[in-house]
Amino acid sequence: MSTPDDPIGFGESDLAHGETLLEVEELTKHFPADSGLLAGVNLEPGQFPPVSFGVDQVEAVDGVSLEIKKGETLGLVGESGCGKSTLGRTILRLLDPTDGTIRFKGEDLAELSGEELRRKRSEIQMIFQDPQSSLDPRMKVGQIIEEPMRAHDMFDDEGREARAKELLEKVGLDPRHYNRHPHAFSGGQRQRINLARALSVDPDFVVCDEPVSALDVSIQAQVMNTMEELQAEFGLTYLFIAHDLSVIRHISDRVAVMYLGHVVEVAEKEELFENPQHPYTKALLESIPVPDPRESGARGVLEGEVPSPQDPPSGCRFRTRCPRVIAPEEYELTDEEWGHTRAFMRAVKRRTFEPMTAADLRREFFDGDLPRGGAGEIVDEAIGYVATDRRTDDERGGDGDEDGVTDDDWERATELLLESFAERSICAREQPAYELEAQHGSDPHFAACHLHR
Ligand SMILES: Nc1ncnc2c1ncn2[C@@H]1O[C@H](COP(=O)(O)OP(=O)(O)OP(=O)(O)O)[C@@H](O)[C@H]1O
Repeated sequence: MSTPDDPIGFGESDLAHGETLLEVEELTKHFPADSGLLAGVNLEPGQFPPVSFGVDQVEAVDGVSLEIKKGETLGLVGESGCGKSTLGRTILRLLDPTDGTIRFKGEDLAELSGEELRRKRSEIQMIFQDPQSSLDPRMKVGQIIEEPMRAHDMFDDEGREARAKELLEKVGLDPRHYNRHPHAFSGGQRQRINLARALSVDPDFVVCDEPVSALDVSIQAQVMNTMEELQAEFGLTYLFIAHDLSVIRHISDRVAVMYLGHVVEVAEKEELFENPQHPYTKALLESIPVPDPRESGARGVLEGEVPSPQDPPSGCRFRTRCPRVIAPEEYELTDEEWGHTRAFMRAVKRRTFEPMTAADLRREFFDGDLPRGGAGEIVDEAIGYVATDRRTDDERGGDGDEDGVTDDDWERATELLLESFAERSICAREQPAYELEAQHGSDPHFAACHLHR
């Protein structure tokens, strides 16, 4: 730890660059789905008593394993709500993990509490997205930066002031602004104050949660450049959370991609951007807006809604939106047959077509030929539900609209197809985890996708 005579300290750390600083294994954080008065009470009218107790869980982070090396920046990317912040906060023990280990310099943070945990907190810091709300407007910049040092009993008043001023300079601000209030600064400058504050206790590891997302693009690059300079100077390690791939590309050494509480791909940056191996990562990369708006069509490859983290899909969580779901083996479908069946299943599930005759459906979705064998029989049965000419109104229960196809019919067809095909795919039955050889760089490439089985 640094002394007042050496106010900044050059992070004389016990670990060499590139050694494992943090290792997270099977880390899980579930939240109770509802914290209201009746949380956990389920109404079950068919039973006596008609209530049961049991709390639905939001599986925000589920079985995540990651390694972060001393001196590197691991970028963590994924759509909003996929669990990035929850993972960052659980690693810092701002949230208690539901399960798993968080090994920091060999010590399991998940096991620490009280004073031991408080002391560790000086080694791990966090900066947040919104510099406006994370800086107390009543405090002066100097006090803001000194607060963590005071909390950890570091230095005397003079030492803290000297260190705060030096840090102001290090983050690209004028030390003479020590007595100003945060409102006098721009968004980018406020994020620099936050950085100085986080670095004041000489941490080894900083979790940066969307630190530049609220800033203009030109300011983003400047703040990231400063963060990189500070990283090199102090031997810092960053977990850098962002939803914006261009930010991730700027700052990361390695990248982890998250989807619905799972890490689905991890690779060195160049490998991830040039040789992505998970269909979700590919879809994310393809949906980066193209600079020329006339070149449309490069967007929007991710279809469907993200499922609820309260009831996530079995196996691969991305399978319900995945364009590459694997055919169930039992039917021995050709690629073409599976392609047709999947397209039909998806169209029925989303009700994207007007009901038509069975022959028209066969032509429209199967080029006239249903798959051979058992798969064909199932498809034919499903067609029976949504075709206009296969069942009488009485058979349907008589509440169909003009074309005779009822909501129940759509649901039966959907259920039959999903149960017979989607749920029998390896993608639904087993959680994928594969280590691949990388084409770029020397690190292994992790991809949670059964296409690599
Ligand atoms: N305290 C909480 N109680 C219940 N559910 C929560 C809580 N915090 C987060 N969640 C849920 O956990 C899931 C993951 O949220 P999280 O904020 O970690 O995602 P994120 O990827 O960081 O998204 P964003 O970028 O929008 O912040 C979401 O479904 C969210 O609604």
